[in-house]
Amino acid sequence: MKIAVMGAAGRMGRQLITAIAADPHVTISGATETAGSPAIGRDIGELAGLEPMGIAVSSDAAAVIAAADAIVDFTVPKASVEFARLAAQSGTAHIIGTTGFDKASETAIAETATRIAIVKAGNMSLGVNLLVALTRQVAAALGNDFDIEIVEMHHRMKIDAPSGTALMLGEAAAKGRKIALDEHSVRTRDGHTGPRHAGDIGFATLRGGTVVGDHTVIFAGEGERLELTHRAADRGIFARGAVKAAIWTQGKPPGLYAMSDVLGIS
Ligand SMILES: NC(=O)c1ccc[n+]([C@@H]2O[C@H](COP(=O)([O-])OP(=O)(O)OC[C@H]3O[C@@H](n4cnc5c(N)ncnc54)[C@H](O)[C@@H]3O)[C@@H](O)[C@H]2O)c1
Ligand SMILES: O=C(O)C1=N[C@H](C(=O)O)CCC1
Repeated sequence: MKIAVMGAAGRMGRQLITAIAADPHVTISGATETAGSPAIGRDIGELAGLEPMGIAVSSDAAAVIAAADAIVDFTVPKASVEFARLAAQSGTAHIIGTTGFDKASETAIAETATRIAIVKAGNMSLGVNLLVALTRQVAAALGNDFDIEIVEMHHRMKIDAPSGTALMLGEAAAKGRKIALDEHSVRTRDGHTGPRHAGDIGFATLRGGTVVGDHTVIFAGEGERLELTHRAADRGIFARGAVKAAIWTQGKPPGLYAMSDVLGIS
């Protein structure tokens, strides 16, 4: 299976090159970067700190996508929407790790998934996807007597908040409680806020240093508190998850899939 890497020079792009090179079931067919990037023309192996691979980074996304069976895409929302459009033209599967989409972009991607297989997840690690399932179960079991707060910390370069993972966890908690997250989420608190509203799902965002990704879901009740935590120490977990998702799309009908589908977690 031929996989192309979009955003090859990024923190995740380099990890994706490494993960594909290490997997005997797949090959890299190409890689892209944004026009004007100093990475254009560089060998992708050298870019990822490996031996040269004889493939240069390109700015021609359409050609790279058309030559691949699947693309792995950890870039920015505007680029991911455009890559989905191009992937639908060539029948290429699209693995989207990018986070920070607005509602219009989410809708555009869902529409494109009627034509190709798209796997989209704010976090592609096994551990976080298990945490998502646990969060839904615990939220359902504890009910409204326990207040839910989601705390995340990432490196200083992260550009979106709350993290895609925190939003997945919020959606899971809301699903467990059979409520709509949009109607109960509290993204910021500042000043004289008054007491907490029953049923709120709160988010707290921390940024600093080189933290790869920490997430804790807190269930705070009367006299007791339950905390579920995942800590990522290595971006390789996300990259290997994305490669697994790309392989999984082979033979799958069009649709918008989650990592839980790939991993068989319900
Ligand atoms: N789902 C997951 O498991 C997971 C894990 C880690 C990061 N992420 C997400 O992945 C995204 C990227 O994270 P990062 O830390 O690698 O960021 P980064 O800024 O290091 O990398 C993004 C890369 O995309 C490139 N890019 C932007 N527009 C492009 C275009 N039109 N064509 C080609 N390349 C383009 C940038 O030049 C950059 O090199 C973020 O949204 C992040 O939240 C998701
Ligand atoms: O480094 C990032 O950026 C990460 N983004 C994802 C998110 O928004 O949850 C996953 C963790 C790392």
